[in-house]
Amino acid sequence: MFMLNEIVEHKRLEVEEKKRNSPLSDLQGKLRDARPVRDFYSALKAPGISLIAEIKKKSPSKGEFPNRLAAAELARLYSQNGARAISVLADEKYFGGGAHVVERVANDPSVHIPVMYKEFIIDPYQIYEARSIGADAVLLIVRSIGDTSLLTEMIATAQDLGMDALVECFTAEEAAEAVIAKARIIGINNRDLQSFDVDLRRSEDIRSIIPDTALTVSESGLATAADAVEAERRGFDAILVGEALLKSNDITQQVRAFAGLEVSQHLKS
Ligand SMILES: O=C(O)c1ccccc1NCC(=O)[C@H](O)[C@H](O)COP(=O)(O)O
Repeated sequence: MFMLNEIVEHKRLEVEEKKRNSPLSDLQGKLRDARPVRDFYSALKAPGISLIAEIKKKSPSKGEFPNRLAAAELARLYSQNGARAISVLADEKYFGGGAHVVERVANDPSVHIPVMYKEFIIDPYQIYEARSIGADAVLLIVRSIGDTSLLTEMIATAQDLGMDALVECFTAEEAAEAVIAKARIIGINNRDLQSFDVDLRRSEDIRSIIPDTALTVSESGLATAADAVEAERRGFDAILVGEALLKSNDITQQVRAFAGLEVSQHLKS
């Protein structure tokens, strides 16, 4: 998990600087004016597999993505073609995103689906930032947080602010921790963050230990609409897809396919 450790170390410095420039009380003051929360949990719970479509410029495993659309344009396209939620990278250094990108997407009048603040959250401060800029959900990575009571506190903080938390794990132990922390939405990352290898089977095994009371999300490395159909067959409620959309020559068509709007009959049988 070398890459994750590096990102988290960098994030600690960034958060300290943000707190110096904009103290928590400033963010709390902005909460009143934030746009009302859209219901992320209900969006994922709707019948059929729910697509969370991701916006990022680059990633450590794949480098720069070829897409030339601005984030808000991409978000509108996702929103209008069957995605049920949008994940926007808030991290700038490793993913080319930013809080201002999340803010732009979350407040775009043509985006009608929930927006997740996708960040390496290590401090409740970041959850306040997410809500103050209009996000509807946050990502909490069990391994980055590294402590069950802090994870429990962060899930509660998100809920107190009206948001949902997608709690991400890599192993069965982390999934068990997410359950103990009362996560309502649990994501399993298919990508090994050391080797960057993707194994969709591994997440299926981990999913089987998560009680049905939580929604489950298959994250990373889904390459085709057939992978979405397979995830649904394996009992996942949602999928999180970035690269396969962002590198497509026809993003509209690709979003519709992952959202199950264009899947040919033979994939479903
Ligand atoms: O994707 C990476 O290279 C990566 C490296 C280090 C930490 C996290 C990383 N990815 C975060 C993600 O969860 C993915 O952006 C997301 O699941 C979408 O994956 P994909 O469809 O493969 O773009």
